[in-house]
Formats: sequence, C-alpha cells, structure tokens
Amino acid sequence: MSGFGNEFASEAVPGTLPLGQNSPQRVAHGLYAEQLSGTAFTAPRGENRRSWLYRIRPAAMHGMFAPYPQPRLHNDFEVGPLSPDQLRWNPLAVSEAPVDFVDGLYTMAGNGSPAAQHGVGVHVYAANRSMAGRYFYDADGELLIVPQHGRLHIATELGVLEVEPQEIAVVPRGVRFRVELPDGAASGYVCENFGALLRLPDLGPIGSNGLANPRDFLTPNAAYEDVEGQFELIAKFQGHLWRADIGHSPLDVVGWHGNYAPYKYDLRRFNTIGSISFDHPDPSIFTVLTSPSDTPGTANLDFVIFPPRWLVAQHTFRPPWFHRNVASEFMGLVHGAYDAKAEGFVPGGASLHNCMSGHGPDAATFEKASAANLSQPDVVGDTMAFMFETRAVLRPTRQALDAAHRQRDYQACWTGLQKHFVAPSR
Ligand SMILES: O=C(O)Cc1cc(O)ccc1O
Ligand SMILES: [Fe+2]
Repeated sequence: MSGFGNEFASEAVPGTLPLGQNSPQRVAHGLYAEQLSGTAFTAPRGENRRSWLYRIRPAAMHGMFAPYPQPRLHNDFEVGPLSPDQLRWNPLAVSEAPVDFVDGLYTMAGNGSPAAQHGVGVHVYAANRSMAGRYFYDADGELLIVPQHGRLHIATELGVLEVEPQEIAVVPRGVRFRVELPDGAASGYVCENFGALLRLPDLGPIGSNGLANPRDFLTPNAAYEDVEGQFELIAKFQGHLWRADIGHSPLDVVGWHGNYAPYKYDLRRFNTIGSISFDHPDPSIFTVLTSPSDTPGTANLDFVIFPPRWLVAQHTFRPPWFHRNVASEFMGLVHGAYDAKAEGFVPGGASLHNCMSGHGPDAATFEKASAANLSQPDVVGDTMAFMFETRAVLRPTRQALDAAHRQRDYQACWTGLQKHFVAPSR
C-alpha cells in the first residue's frame, strides 16, 4: 500500500475488519482486537499514530522474560572522556558461527537513551542465517534498517517487507518481526530512534514535490501465521535484550487498520535536488526522513543520502567541502564510492565526525576536484552513501573504539593536503 503515514486498512481474510467501530463485542472470525499506540493518546492529530490489530491471540500471551545475553547490542554508549578524533571503520566481519539478525546486531555509537525518549542508537549487523522460531521487537525505538549486502525478508505483525540494498525499511517501536535472509547472509546498518517518529521533512521553497515523495513509501498488506510451537520472543527494553517462551507465532494479525505500520522505501526513487548554478549545497538538501527534536529545525535524527547525481556547479569546488558541524555525523556506504573520499571509505564501512571535528575531502579528492574541468558536468554514478546526523554527540561504544576493524590511521587521509598559500609580495 502506497503513501507515507496514511490511514491504511488491510485484511488477509475478507470480513475481518469491523465496520464503523474498532472494538466490537465479538470480532469477526473469533479474533481478538488490540490497539498498538505509537504516540501518546493525546498527541496532536497530525502526529498521532496508532493501529488496530485483529489477531488470533493477544500480544500479552507469552512466558516470563529473562535476560537474553547478546552483549554486542546495547545502549551503553561510552561514558567518561571522549576523544574528538575523527573515526572510521572497515566493515564488521560476518561470524563463522551461525548468527541471525538479532544476534548479529553490533552497537557502534549513540546518544540520549530509551528512558529519555530522545537520541539514537547506531548499530551495524552481519548475519548468516534466518531467524527461526524466534521473534523480536524493540520497545526502545523504531528501527531504520539500511541493508548493505543481502536481501532481508522482514515478516512483521502487520505484513511482510522485502528489502534489498539501496532500499530501507522502518519497523515501528514495538512491532514484532522475524528477519529471514534469502541470500544466506546479510549485513547493513540500523538506526534505532528513541525520539519522535521519523517523518518526511518539510520542503519549504522546494514546493510540494521532490526529495522522497510520499507515494514511494510502501506498507505491507496484512499477512498472518497460524502456527503453534516452542518459540522465543526477544524484546529490547531499556537498552538490553530479554527473552520469553511463546507457544505460537506472534505474527498472527489477520487484519489491521491505522497509521502506525512498517514501511519500506527505495532510495533510488529519491528525487535528488542540487545546485545548478554554483556552490555545493548543505547536505540537508538530501534528507530522506527526519525525527524532529523539541527545538524547531534541529533534528534528533536526519537520515540523509548521497545518491547518484549530476554535478554541474560552475566556478565551484564540486565535492563536499571541508566542514565542522555542531551536529554529529555518522556515515555509511551502501554501494560504490563516496565523492569526498578517494579511498578507505568502503561499502559496509562507517565513519564518525562528532561535534566540531574537522572533516571533508581527502587529499586525493581535493587535488582532483581543484583541477577538474568545470566546462563539463560530472556524473557521480555508482554510489549510495548515507548519513545519520544528530544534534547530540554520538558516543561510540567501547567495542567500536577497541575494534580490530577500526582504521587507526584514518586522520592520515588529510595529512597529504599541501600548503598552497603564497603570501602576495608587497
Ligand atoms: O562528507 C560528509 O562528512 C558529509 C557532508 C556532505 C556534504 O555534501 C557536505 C558536507 C558534509 O559534511
Ligand atoms: Fe559534515
């Protein structure tokens, strides 16, 4: 079903959804009615998100939760002194042992907390088997999933999302799901948003079209599993994982209606807008989705992409400029090469430039772009980089700082920048 944040209605069995009410005395087909609230009951109408689920058994039915050991996934961002160094990592290696999506998550950095209801957790994942007999939900935030390698088959309570690299999926806070790997292995990035729900950015003078267009966001039709067995429900709650026995698939929603639902988006549909005169615009022009904070214009999270595009700006240094930012920038690369880095920033890798840490094109990129012939356009072809930009400093986890795959020589990419200044003689 097409559209961003629409009021959808979907039933896998005809006649499931009640007409004219949400909670009839007896639901059709012997189902239970259950509301899933993604915003406060009293959130303003334009921001209010909830769905009504008509399901075989209510979500309350499962055993007691006990801690589930997955020490690589958490929200214990490093406390204490934090170096302002620029950081960069190679891709996380896929484990030799069998690892599913939940066990394959690895926390890189974050800010805020689930308790504070603002901030983000930044994770990567590398998995080599499908989740089988287990289901997951995150009570701490919605999950923005950015596949980098391998497709994901995400079976959720509200239906199935198939996503491949260069597409994204968003699973709302609380929605239970299982991830299968049609290609046998998969890796990518996840931003866990503790704050206000992701929404489309305002377009200002761009007008009523452009960037990510609402109709390109797709929400699944209802699909249910009617199976019983000895299964496991994994919850992420207040920064840590918990497990409970569950005797049936919780993906048993036969019909649902509402505006709180998973969705996917193909980043290749992004209507990239840029300079056709001079100067490289601020990267906010590439915002796909934003989670506002309580300060207008200052996001809890901006999800920004750097898709293929033409560079035509005249008398201009065309790649991203040198920069220091009050906000903090975590970047990843889904595909190809990024136009500010000639080498070292590889698909599946990541970089972190925190508040006011200088960054920008590496020496090779600077020299090349400074000498480029601007009478012809450049095309940035095979590429799909992205940024999770957030107003608060991203504190890396201890494991990310200590990781063998951290590039400890990252700063060297700027050491080759030559002094070109020549003081005019007086
Ligand atoms: O490469 C980066 O760090 C992100 C970035 C992109 C851009 O187009 C302009 C500035 C900027 O920091
Ligand atoms: Fe930047």
